[in-house]
Amino acid sequence: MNNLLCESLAHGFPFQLQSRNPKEDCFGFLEDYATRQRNAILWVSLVAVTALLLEKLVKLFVLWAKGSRIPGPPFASSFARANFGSRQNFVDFLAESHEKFGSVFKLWLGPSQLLVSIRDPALVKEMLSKAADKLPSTGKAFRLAFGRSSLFFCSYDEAKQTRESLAMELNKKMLERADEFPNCIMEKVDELISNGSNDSKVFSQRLAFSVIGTALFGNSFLAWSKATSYEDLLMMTAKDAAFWGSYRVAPLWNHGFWSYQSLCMKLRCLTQDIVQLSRKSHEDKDRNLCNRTIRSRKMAASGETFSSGSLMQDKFFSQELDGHLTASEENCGNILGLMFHGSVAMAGLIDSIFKRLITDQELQDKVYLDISLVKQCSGEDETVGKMHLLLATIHESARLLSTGSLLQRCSLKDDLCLGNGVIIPAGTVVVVPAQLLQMDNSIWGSDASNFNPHRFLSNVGKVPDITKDTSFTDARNSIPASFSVKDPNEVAAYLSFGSGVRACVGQKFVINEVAAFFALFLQRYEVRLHPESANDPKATANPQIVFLRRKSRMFQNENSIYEFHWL
Ligand code: HEM
Repeated sequence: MNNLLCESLAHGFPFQLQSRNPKEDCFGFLEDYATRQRNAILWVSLVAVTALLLEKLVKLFVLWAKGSRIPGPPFASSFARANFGSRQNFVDFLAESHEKFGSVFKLWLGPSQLLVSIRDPALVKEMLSKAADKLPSTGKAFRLAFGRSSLFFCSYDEAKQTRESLAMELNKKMLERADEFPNCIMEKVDELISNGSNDSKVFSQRLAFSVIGTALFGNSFLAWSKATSYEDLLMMTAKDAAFWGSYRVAPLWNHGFWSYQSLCMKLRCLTQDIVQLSRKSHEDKDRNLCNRTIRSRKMAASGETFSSGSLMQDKFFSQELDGHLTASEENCGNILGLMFHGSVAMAGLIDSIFKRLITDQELQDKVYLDISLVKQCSGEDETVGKMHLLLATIHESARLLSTGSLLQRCSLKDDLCLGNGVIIPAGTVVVVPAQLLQMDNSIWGSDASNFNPHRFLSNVGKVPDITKDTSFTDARNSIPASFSVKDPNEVAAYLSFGSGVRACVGQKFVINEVAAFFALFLQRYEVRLHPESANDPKATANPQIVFLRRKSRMFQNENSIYEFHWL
């Protein structure tokens, strides 16, 4: 105010004061004050914006300087930008570029977007253990279809807690099931087979969806009348998400976009429905348990005994789902993400194992023998952990899966310094072409692209060949003792479930469930390639299966006949 007065004096203010009336003077003064304030705000904003732009410019120069030190083409690649989402094309492109630029190379996707691809197993392992974030901008399609998620496509800080509690509960669920594949899902499998479902892909998808559904929502999921439409809707929205997500700005003018949005809404409503149903069923179970506990106390007091079933795991899921209901968007995103990722990835694995079994009868017989022997030797304590050939078949099928062929990471805050001296600037998209590493001859041997489960077995010298087996008794004694399964995660190039801080949370659970399923399934059924598929070369990608109910199985040698009745 004093300054204003001084300025006014300097500009002849007293004369004006004398010439104007007091009201006008007051208005003039306020006007002048407002103009000066507006100017001050504009100046401050200008300085702030300039500082921000300068900071961005400096960051850009730093990114260019750091990026230029990594081998690779100096200019933005329009092919890379256009094909980043389409996996196979992009993996082929990465393979060629690695040939040209070495095991670590960069690609400019745009002036401010750097991508680095790593192919060397040791560097991949190091990077995956250090880079803990996922670039949120890569999850646009996911968010459009399923909503926000604190598990997928988010920073590590956001995902850490949910990851830990999910991993803990999946482990608990696994221990509760103790190698036994749930009977209710097996009934569903029998139903699918008796309804004539023989398409390997569809069969595996339905099965995987039931496994993940029951894991998340409990057994009430199987009794839910809308389960099939839920699955179909989930798959449909996921399929179209990439298309609608490819728009830079949501196409609000497009009628199709609004139809898609209403499907997504329906999907979320169905998720809420099953959450409610599952919660109600858990509450009923809790009530029953409570009644049974009171009854058991009375029985104990009168000296009687009572065995109660464990409801711990179901109780947990009920509590988890309570949380899912309160913060609906995020938790729908988590549930839908888990249902989609878990069931699609698991279905891919089951489908691939079926294909191995129907095209290689010898392998199927050996796996069946492996299961039968473990069952015979272990009696009541049967455990899939001892079914070595079965486990090796699962690991090898997972290794050769082409899905998830590109792992993607990012370090949002700090630069990544790798052991070979390469510095990857913060915010860079780092990719690992997992498929290339998993089929690399220099790592896996000259048969890297062939299916060979024995690569995951040690002491394979004693594998009994049941077709030429001379002593089944010997084989029975030697199989469980002579094999041991290598831990695939010890090989840096085994990346079917990722690796490091953001590795798949469901790996142990999936391996256990898939092994428990095949252990039970192969005791009931034998699978064969459908004769029509056998004669159709186009059917190799999606062959039809014939399910033969196993009644008895004979293993014969010159001294004795062993007959197994599993049903
Ligand atoms: C055969 C089945 C499966 C395969 C092949 C698979 C594979 C993968 C892969 C490759 C990743 C990325 C890992 C990385 O970036 O290093 C991943 C992430 C993840 N998987 Fe799986 N997965 C399977 C099943 C499941 C199941 C059944 C669940 C849980 C029910 C699950 C939960 C997750 C979660 C939560 C993530 C995200 C981790 C994160 O970003 O922090 N997965 N999975």
